[in-house]
Amino acid sequence: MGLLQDGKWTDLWYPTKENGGKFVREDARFRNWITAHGQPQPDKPATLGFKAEANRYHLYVSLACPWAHRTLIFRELKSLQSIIDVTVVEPHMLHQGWEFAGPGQSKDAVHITGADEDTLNNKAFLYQIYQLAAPDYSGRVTVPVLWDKQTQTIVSNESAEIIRMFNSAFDHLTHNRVDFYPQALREEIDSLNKYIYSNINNGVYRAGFATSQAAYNEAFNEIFTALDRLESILSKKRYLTGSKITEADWRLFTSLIRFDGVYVGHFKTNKRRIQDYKAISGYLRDLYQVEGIAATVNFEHIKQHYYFSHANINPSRIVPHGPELNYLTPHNREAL
Ligand SMILES: N[C@@H](CCC(=O)N[C@@H](CS)C(=O)NCC(=O)O)C(=O)O
Repeated sequence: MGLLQDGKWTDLWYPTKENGGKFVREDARFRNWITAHGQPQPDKPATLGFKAEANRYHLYVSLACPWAHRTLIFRELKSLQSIIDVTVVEPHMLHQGWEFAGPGQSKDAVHITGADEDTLNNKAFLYQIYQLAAPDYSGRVTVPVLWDKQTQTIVSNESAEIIRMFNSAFDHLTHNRVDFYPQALREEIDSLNKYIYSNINNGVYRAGFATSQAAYNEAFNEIFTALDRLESILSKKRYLTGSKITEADWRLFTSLIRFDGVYVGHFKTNKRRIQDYKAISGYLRDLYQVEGIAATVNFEHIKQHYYFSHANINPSRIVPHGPELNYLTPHNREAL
C-alpha cells in the first residue's frame, strides 16, 4: 500500500497520526468528463471534455472495492458492457499497491481467480497507469480508473462522477435511457448521497482505519445512527426516494453488501449486522436480485482484499470462511 510522490512510488500507509487517529480520505485528482459531444461540463470549466465513443474507454477496477463496484453496476445497468471493457486487479493490495495478474507480479502476490493481466497497457501495477497519464503525479493510486485509449490518459478516478457519466453520456449509442439521476429527484438524491457517503460509505473506513479509540468511537456511533435512520426510511419506501431505484440506492448498496461479510469483523462495525435490520436487509436482497447485479458481486475478492491487504489491522492475514450469506431469499418488498 502506498502512493506516488512526484511520480515515484512510495510504500506508505495512511497518515492518521496528524489527525488524532482519524482516517481522512484524499480527494480524487483526475476529474474530467465524458459527454455526448465532448465539451467539458458547463459547470466545471477547469476540466477537459471527452467525447462518448464506443470502445474508446476502459475501466480499471477491483471487484473488492465499493467505489469501483459502483462503476461496474452502472456499466451493467446502462448496457455499456460491449462499449467499455474492463480490467480487474488482484484483490491483494500489497507493497506496490494494486497489481495485475500475470508475469510481472510482485514476489508477495498470490493470484486469485477473476483477476486480469493488463493486456491494454501491459503494465504490472496500477501506479504505472497513473504514471502514463501524469509522469509527475503525486497522490494515492486508487480504483476505479476510467482510461482513454485515444489520448492515453486517465479521464477520471472519481467513482461518483464516473457513474454520472455512465448514466447519460452514452445513451445515444446504447439507446438505454434508464435514468438513475432524474431531474425531479436530484436535490433529494444529492442530499442522501452526502449523508450516506460520510456516515456509511466512508463511515466504515473511518471506523476501520481509525488508529485512536476516540476516532473509532465517533465513526462507529455515526454509522449506527445512520443505519437506524435508513431503517426508518426503508420501512416506509421500497427504495430511498420512493418506488424507483436511483443512484443513491446503488451508492448505498455497495457498502451494505460488504457489511456483514467484512465490515462487521474487519472494521469492527459490530453493533448490529445488516441482517438484524428488517427493512435494510430486505432492501439489500431486493437490489441484489436486480438482473445483472449478482454477477458484479465477488465475495472472494472482497474478503481476500480487506483481510489480506490490511496487515496493520489483521497481521495474520487469515481470511475468515464465514459468515454464511444468502441474498437470494425472498425480499417481500414489492408491496411497499
Ligand atoms: N474517491 C474515490 C475513492 C476510491 C478509493 O479510495 N479506492 C480504494 C479501494 S476501495 C483504493 O484504491 N485505495 C488505494 C489507496 O488509498 O491507496 C472514488 O470514489 O472513486
